[in-house]
Amino acid sequence: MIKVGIVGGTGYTGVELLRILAVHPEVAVRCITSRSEAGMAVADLYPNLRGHFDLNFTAPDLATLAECDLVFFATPHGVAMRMAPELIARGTRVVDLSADFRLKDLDVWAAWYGMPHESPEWAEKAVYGLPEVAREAIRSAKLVANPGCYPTAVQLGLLPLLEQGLVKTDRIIADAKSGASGAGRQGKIGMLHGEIGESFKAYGASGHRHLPEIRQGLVAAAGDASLGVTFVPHLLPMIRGIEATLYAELNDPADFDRLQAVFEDRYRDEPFVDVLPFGSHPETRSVRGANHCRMALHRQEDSATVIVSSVIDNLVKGAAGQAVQNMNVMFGLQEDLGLQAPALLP
Ligand SMILES: NC(=O)C1=CN([C@@H]2O[C@H](COP(=O)(O)OP(=O)(O)OC[C@H]3O[C@@H](n4cnc5c(N)ncnc54)[C@H](OP(=O)(O)O)[C@@H]3O)[C@@H](O)[C@H]2O)C=CC1
Ligand SMILES: CC(=O)N[C@@H](CCC(=O)OP(=O)(O)O)C(=O)O
Repeated sequence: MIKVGIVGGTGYTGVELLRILAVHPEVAVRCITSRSEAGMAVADLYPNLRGHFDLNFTAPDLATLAECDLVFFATPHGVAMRMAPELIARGTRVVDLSADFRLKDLDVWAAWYGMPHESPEWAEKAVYGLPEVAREAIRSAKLVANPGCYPTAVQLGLLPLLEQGLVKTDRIIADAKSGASGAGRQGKIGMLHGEIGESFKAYGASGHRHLPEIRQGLVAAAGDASLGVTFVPHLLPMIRGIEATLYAELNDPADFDRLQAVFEDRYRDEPFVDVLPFGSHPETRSVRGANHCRMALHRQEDSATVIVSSVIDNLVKGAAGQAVQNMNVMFGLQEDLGLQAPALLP
């Protein structure tokens, strides 16, 4: 059994990790931290976990965490970069759900996250954990930077086009919408039901911290440092789910005839990417609670613009599910172990 610790067990991604790990056959959760709820039984805070975890939240303690084989950080930015290096030095592997180790350019990281990076060594060594791209590196990684939710939906939807050089790279557009759980569990007036219910808005249109992460991934896929992408997130009055509508112009419109096959070939062996028939409209509810990304291609009349619609559950493939997928790869387990459950409908 893999001994697992979770730092930040009371947040939405932390409790989602617990929900998934509760039925994972190769994991024993040994330690779940919370500073504000230290001493409380996990099942008292999260009744859905009654009978699954006989554990109390504890304050984060390096010595206890270092007894684990793997520690997940489900914490705000700035926490993992201070604690992970010590854990790794003691032989514990780390999957960080925050953005601490996602960006390779630390000046860009500092500008977006408002603090200097405190572990440049591990920022360089960390493997960006999108298994569909970096599976081999993830296998032996000591530290995996779990991708952000929007970057997961956007990159998966665009990778086949960019890897094959099929589209113009100067003006890609990612128009993405998320449910409110993407903002985490801490109270914010802007996230109250009365503020977001029956309403819909864009935010971060002049710049969002996922933009450099998306650009970093797309640049690597295209092998084109001058790639230009416009990313605008939107907040939907629902709890889970992201839909990203992606636009790119084909270099040769005749390639439309083979696009569906390009996508199906690219993802044929991927357990968690499902390419729907051409012209389908994937719904966020088709991935709610599941680790899948479903996507479909569209063309309007004889336009050269390819439209990709890509959906994920922000808390699963966009966070905790992908983190467990990474753990499975790191420990040589079957990649979909504990992650096979289909989405929850209706
Ligand atoms: N929500 C989502 O859809 C996604 C979130 N993420 C990222 O995952 C991380 C967690 O997100 P989410 O679960 O939404 O966040 P929440 O705000 O819901 O939870 C944060 C957790 O971290 C703990 N925590 C806060 N500060 C510290 C600290 N200084 N030291 C130790 N523990 C701390 C909190 O508990 P306590 O304060 O009691 O210790 C709490 O358990 C974030 O970095 C987020 O950006 C990534 C992808 C998607
Ligand atoms: C709806 C909503 O607010 N979404 C969050 C998504 C961020 C997230 O969870 O990702 P990180 O791990 O990169 O912080 C936001 O836009 O900030």
